[in-house]
Amino acid sequence: MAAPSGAHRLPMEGDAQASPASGSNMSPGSSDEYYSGATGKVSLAASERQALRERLTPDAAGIVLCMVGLPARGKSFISRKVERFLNWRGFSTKSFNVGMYRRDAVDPERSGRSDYFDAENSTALAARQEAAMKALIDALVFLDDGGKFAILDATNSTLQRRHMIGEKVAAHSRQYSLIFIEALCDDEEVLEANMSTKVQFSPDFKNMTSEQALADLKIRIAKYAEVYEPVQDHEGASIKLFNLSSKVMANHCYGRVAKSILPFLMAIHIGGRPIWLVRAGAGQPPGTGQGSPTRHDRTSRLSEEGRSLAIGLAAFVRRRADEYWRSIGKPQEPTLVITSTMPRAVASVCYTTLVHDQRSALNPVDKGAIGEGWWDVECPSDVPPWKEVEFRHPEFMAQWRKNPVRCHFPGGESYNDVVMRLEGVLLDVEMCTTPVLIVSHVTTLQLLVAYFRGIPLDQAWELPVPRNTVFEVLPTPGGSFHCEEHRIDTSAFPSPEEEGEAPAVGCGGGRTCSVDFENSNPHAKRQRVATSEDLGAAYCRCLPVACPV
Ligand SMILES: Nc1ncnc2c1ncn2[C@@H]1O[C@H](COP(=O)(O)OP(=O)(O)O)[C@@H](O)[C@H]1O
Ligand SMILES: O=P(O)(O)OC[C@H]1O[C@@](CO)(OP(=O)(O)O)[C@@H](O)[C@@H]1O
Repeated sequence: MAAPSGAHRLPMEGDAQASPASGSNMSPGSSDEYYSGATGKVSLAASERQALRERLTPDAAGIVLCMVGLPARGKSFISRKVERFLNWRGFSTKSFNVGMYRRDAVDPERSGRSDYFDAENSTALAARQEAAMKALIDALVFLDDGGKFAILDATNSTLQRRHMIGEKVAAHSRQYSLIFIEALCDDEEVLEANMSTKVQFSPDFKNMTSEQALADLKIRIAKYAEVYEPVQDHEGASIKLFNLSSKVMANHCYGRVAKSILPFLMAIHIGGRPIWLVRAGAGQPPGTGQGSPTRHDRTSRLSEEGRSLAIGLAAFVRRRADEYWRSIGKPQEPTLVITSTMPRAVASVCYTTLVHDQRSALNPVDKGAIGEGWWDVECPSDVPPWKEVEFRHPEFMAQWRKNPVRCHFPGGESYNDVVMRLEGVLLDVEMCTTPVLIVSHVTTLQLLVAYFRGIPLDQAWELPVPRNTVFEVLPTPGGSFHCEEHRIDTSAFPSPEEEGEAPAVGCGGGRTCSVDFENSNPHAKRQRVATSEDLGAAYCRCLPVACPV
């Protein structure tokens, strides 16, 4: 039998010792024997095996991620999340939902009923097969046009269907790989919740009562279950997710897939905790002796306005976190707070929390020679002063406009560099099951906002990130995000003079900081948090805070 051309035909386990002899004349049963889905066993030379591996490395021209799983296992949810994440990472990715193709071809009033999913219903089976093929062809055309990942979102529940997909991908291009992502779930509670989400949102159940819809979906699932064949190792590269990623198995995953998709799949969950993104409070204006006159952004302490933001932010986070935990009926757990390492960012959370994480990954983009001496000091607007950059460095701006994602500030970073350092933070945010607060700066927040709003990366540099505004992100059941902006009224908090408090000593964040040492840590000071009525009695407490400067 001829050696397979599709990357979906990958070595079986235990073949690492295979001899380098040419596979084409190896006898069946030798150590260099491979299995190709439904076609049976074939032989493969070591060089061909290596070539298969190379197709799954970052140089692979295109990868089809083929979802597998019974209905209501989270396939579309996972597809949407992976699509958003990979696009944000700079890999052009598109999801193709076969259900949509089916509904386009045959009205959901007919094609959405359980009898349409009966394996014995040959007309429906042929129509469903056709819908799957159309989606696959569009997926391949997308890769031909320069896409890196195409996600085929369907049940793909039989070996025969998956084999057909493999054949088609291989025949189309030897440069394309196929990876199965299978979602398995036998947790009854999760399944019940998933099914009620499905009947609520799927157009298939539009004109039915929820009882009718649920009953019909259960019959549909049972019909799929009758013919369902889980992905086997010999089918090629695959990732299996069991019960909301409580167990993840990876088979022949290399390169990009191993580096980015796998950790992402392990991080995502279905929790609905809020995520808050906020720009660090305003710093002292240049020339006030607070911080370096040339690297204002990096060294300055909070101004009065910035301090008010810090107080208002504490009140906002407290209120919204209370509301969240109450809404899900669970006891409060601490909010995860992550800031950049800039003093202003650190100081912005000192009324909010005792414990937080500082990450240099959240520091502003390194503007290299372009930023030196003026941008950090003079940037008064809510977005980087691109007009001024254009005026001072027209040649640079011309390059920038051509590729605002990969163009580097001379001697500094590109937005893509920032995405790469933000990836770890984003995974932590996705992974976290409690509310999250991130305090950072314009460029990093532009990129994070682009992720949550699903905005293409090349538009991120122009996104406004206003001061004193919390960008609130709420995950939706479908795997997307609902985003809202909340303005913090920084005029609502009295100045230290009005409150008769001593000004802050050595702490960029607190005007009510006293200099008593909390303990042997010279940076831990005892701070009384604002007593303003806006904050309520809950905030009138003594908190030890890590002094940011
Ligand atoms: N890995 C997973 N296992 C089980 N359920 C999941 C998983 N990921 C997401 N879900 C949940 O499944 C629900 C239904 O998901 P959906 O993507 O419509 O299912 P499918 O496409 O498999 O029919 C989602 O609202 C989500 O809460
Ligand atoms: O062609 P198969 O593999 O059955 O999968 C596509 C089918 O997936 C289904 C299975 O219920 O779910 P969905 O629309 O949620 O993505 C059907 O809509 C769709 O026709």
